[in-house]
Amino acid sequence: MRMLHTMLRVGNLDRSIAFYQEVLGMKLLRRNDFPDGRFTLAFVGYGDEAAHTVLELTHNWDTESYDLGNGYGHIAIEVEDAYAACDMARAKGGKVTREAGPMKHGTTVIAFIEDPDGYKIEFIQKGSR
Ligand SMILES: C[C@@H](O)C(=O)SC[C@H](NC(=O)CC[C@H](N)C(=O)O)C(=O)NCC(=O)O
Ligand code: NI
Repeated sequence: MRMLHTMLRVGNLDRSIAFYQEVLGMKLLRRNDFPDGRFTLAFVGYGDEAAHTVLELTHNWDTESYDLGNGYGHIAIEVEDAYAACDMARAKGGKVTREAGPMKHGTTVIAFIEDPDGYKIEFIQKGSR
């Protein structure tokens, strides 16, 4: 078995695709409309799904926003330098919600940004785990 994707429901698909491409450098791998179900699926990631775990952005055409609740944590992305990654994200219009630095009660160097729907994305500095 292997992990294929994580699905996130998004309120505006073009806004989300632009974020994952422009702020996080992901590629749009495929986009499929399902008119009978009034939803679209867009898969984004850092490489082909045959070898990469990706994100499945789900846009329900009649839903503009979601209550994320208090159970969702984050999706983690490895970066060479968490401090530089925060600067890059900010420069590209991303919202940094936790600046880079060692995690509380630990030593892993992390940072958090939010995507357009408020889903947290964690930067983890390579080699600091
Ligand atoms: C190792 C890295 O992948 C992490 O996600 S650790 C981040 C750390 N997580 C927690 O503290 C989990 C327990 C917490 N009570 C919760 O439910 O979120 C974290 O979020 N640290 C915050 C910080 O600012 O360091
Ligand atoms: Ni984490």
